[in-house]
Amino acid sequence: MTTEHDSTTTADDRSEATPLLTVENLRTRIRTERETIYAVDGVNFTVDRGETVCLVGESGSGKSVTCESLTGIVPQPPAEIVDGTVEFDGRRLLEATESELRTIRGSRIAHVFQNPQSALDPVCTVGDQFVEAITIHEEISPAAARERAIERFRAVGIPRASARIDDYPHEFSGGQRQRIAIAIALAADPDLLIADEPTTAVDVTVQARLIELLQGLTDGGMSILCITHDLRVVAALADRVLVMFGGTIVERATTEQLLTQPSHPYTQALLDSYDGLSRRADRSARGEIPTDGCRFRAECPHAVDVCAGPDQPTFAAVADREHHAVSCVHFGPEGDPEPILDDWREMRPISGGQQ
Ligand SMILES: Nc1ncnc2c1ncn2[C@@H]1O[C@H](COP(=O)(O)OP(=O)(O)OP(=O)(O)O)[C@@H](O)[C@H]1O
Ligand code: NI
Repeated sequence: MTTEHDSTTTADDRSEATPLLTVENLRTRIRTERETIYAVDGVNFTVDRGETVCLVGESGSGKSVTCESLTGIVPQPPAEIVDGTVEFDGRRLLEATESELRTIRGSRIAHVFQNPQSALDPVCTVGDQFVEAITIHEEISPAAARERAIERFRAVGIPRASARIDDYPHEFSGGQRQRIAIAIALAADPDLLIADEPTTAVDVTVQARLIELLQGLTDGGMSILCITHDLRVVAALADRVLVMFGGTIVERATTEQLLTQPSHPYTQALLDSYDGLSRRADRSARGEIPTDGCRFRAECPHAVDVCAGPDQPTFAAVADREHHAVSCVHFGPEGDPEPILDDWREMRPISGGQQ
């Protein structure tokens, strides 16, 4: 991959002007024997360089399928990406071949899942796994790769890293394994980390260290797209937040805007019932959620006839704020946001841990 950055005239121009990742009208369907699920149904968003974007929403809303569609790791079948464009640093990923995608996944976009340690190979030392992750993409001497492994394991908080590099995964604690797995996923210094609930399966102390680790990485210029159910993670990590419901994004906002003035009725309901963005059942296998118009209308206290569609309501800015927009007929030129915003109680401060 050493030639990868050679033609950089346009890359430099791009770097300031355009987002690292631009997703437009992404649609991914899942065909089961019984039905077709519109898991991701027309999703648009961007991630800037060095930016952290969190994706929130109840279980089954399409967060994972969205993220897994970007680099083609969503299992096809049963999934099928039926529409949209995904542009990453000037490349169109949905048109890329499987081998191009594999290269991009190994070097430019890293995925970390809820149990990242499950990606570790139990019969191979952690050092060897790290070295393998770099040498696939980079020409580097084994000694230099080993040196880097020690440095990175130290950076993620593995004590006596130089001595422990030849240990096997089972010789580490669960939290250490998780951090080692993340260090390996990030071995090749990707531009984008896609993390699907990376802090869910760990205790609070490990969670705090992981958040610190992720913050440090974005300070170094990496971008993060992070799925989480935990508002503390959102508050600590996110620059911007996307709220998903029924395969669509219903609200986009900066973290502060979202937490202080959630504006889509679904976001208000979600934050209102907050106890770690309460996990509701996956209702999307479902019939319960409309597949046209506003997906939330059946449960919305503010629903009116036009919410029935046929299209998702257009996004409109909230109070002329640049980064805050909702897809709701009560906003925009025709809308009357007052009743909705008035309904929203003062958001509780969320610093200081669990509510
Ligand atoms: N392999 C699959 N086969 C059948 N249905 C699937 C499959 N993967 C996802 N789905 C369905 O697609 C919809 C979106 O799922 P997705 O995993 O993206 O939700 P999510 O928002 O990530 O939820 P969670 O918070 O529980 O992880 C759900 O209805 C889910 O049941
Ligand atoms: Ni998920």
